[in-house]
Amino acid sequence: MNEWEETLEDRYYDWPLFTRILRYLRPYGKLVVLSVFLLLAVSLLNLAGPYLTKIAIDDHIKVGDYAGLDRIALIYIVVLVTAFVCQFFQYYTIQFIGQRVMYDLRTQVFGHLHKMSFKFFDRNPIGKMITRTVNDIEVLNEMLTSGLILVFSDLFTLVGIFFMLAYLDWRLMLVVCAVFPFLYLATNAYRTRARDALRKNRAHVTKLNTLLEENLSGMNTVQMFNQEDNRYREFTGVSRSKLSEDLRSLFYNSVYLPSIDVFSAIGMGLVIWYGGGRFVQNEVELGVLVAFMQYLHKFFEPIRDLAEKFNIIQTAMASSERIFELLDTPEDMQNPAQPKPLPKIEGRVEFENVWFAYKNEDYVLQDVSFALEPGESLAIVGATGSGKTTIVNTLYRFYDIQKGAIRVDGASLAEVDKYALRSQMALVQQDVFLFARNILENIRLGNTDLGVEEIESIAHAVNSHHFIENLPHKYEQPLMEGGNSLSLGQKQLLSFARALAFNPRILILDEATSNVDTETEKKIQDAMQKLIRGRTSIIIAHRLSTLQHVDKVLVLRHGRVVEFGTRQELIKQRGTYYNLLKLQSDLTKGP
Ligand SMILES: Nc1ncnc2c1ncn2[C@@H]1O[C@H](COP(=O)(O)OP(=O)(O)OP(=O)(O)O)[C@@H](O)[C@H]1O
Repeated sequence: MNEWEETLEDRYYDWPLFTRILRYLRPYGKLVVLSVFLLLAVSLLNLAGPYLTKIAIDDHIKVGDYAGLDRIALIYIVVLVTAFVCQFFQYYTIQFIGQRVMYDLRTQVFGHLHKMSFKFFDRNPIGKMITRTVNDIEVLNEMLTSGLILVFSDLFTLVGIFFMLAYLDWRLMLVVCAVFPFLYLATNAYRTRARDALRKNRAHVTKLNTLLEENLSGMNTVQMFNQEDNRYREFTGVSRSKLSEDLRSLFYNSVYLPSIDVFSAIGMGLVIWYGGGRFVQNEVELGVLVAFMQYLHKFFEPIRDLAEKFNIIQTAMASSERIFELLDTPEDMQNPAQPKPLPKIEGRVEFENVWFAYKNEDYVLQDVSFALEPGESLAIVGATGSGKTTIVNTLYRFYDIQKGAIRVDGASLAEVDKYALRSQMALVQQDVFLFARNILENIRLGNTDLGVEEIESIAHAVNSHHFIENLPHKYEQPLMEGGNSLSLGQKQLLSFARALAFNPRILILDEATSNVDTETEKKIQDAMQKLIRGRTSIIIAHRLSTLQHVDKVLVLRHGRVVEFGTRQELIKQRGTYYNLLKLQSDLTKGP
């Protein structure tokens, strides 16, 4: 099995899984009972038709009793209308229940995903999560609405017909039974093959979603490196495999479904041959023969559906297993049971002998210690991969550290409410994520306490107002997902406004000034000065010229602190920071 394939074992008998699915029906218990009741009523009413035909022929037509025939016709119409009404309500209630359960599950999965840590998302591709939240839940719905309950009604109908056949003429029934072994073999062969095709189909859907998500979010890179053809080939490869599996399923359906008609015809033939002979010998009534044939016809309808429905159930069991697996993945970065409240913090930050690894013992931060007083600003300097962003990730508690302690205002991060902590921090990254809403909502991020005027003055403070005013719809300007309609510098300024709107006590700027033109950089620099004033700030930047106003500098090498102090102190030391500074100023001077 490759990484995309999903298991689809025989799971009809996985009772715990089954009861767990049924638990989602509990809030709609009364409706479920009503639906089952209506379904049984429809099955019973459907059984009445052929029997009424028998009475009409044998008791009324044969003896010329027209008044009796009218009565039977009337009963027949009443039965039909009642069956129609019952069927309507049954269909509506079961679909209603299915939609509600899907809604409940979708929101539960979505909510759960938001509790997952970065570690979880490092391991699970987004396309897979989309498949869980959308496709798998859809499959489960199919099982609830058209699989599970209808299987019971089909089985009920089959048993009912069987009894009616035996009641009408047991000898005739035994003759018809001759086709059953062949029917069983055909159904079984179809079911196992169709199940295999379904399993592959599910794996392909997951892979297609993952590829699609990857390509759409990485479209820039794809086009930049002329990867369109490669990616197209990869996508069409999977798509073709899915097509061939779908065609295989189609082939099985095309063989199986008409084969049921053949068995039905053979059964009918046997009835005409054997029953007709007995009718000629006056051993059986004509009405019985006609009713028998009608029942037999009805008998093959549920059989045709049953194999398909069993597969639906099986796929849904596998889907639900995956959904529950996701829901059961514990929140690995849980808040402590009794988190220390974190009222308005002053902003003291302390790292004490911090050790951290993303994986196993592969330590990215090694014995990192430093402290910042409230309102102080710190620049973290170091080569690519030295662990600068990792310091931010651990301070935000996106990941838990393995050894040491990180404290904010003296409280260890492991003890405080992480939501309260994050609500007093703001992070501005180089890659700014903007939601598909308008500018105003992207700055305010749901904080409705902030009025439009306040947002405008915040934008003013961080030099964003000017460009927003120049947009066609100003603050109402809708942004595409990812904010692609804005330039990099504009996005950066907007994210400054967002950070200021948050009014954080601790502010982190991660490479916030790279990749913009000199004029925008000046604006960003100016905004940055305003933003960090009075707040504890951590700034990560490769260009040291942008860090002239910071109080302290920390130099990292391979995850270890090699220098920490004020700029002047580090310059005096003539160590790494001094050399970097010299190197960069030589570079800017040019040859
Ligand atoms: N999610 C992750 N899972 C595993 N390893 C990671 C993860 N993120 C970063 N790393 C590794 O941790 C190390 C430090 O990464 P980090 O992003 O902190 O470096 P950085 O100093 O910020 O680099 P840059 O200046 O390039 O942004 C790198 O070796 C990187 O490969």
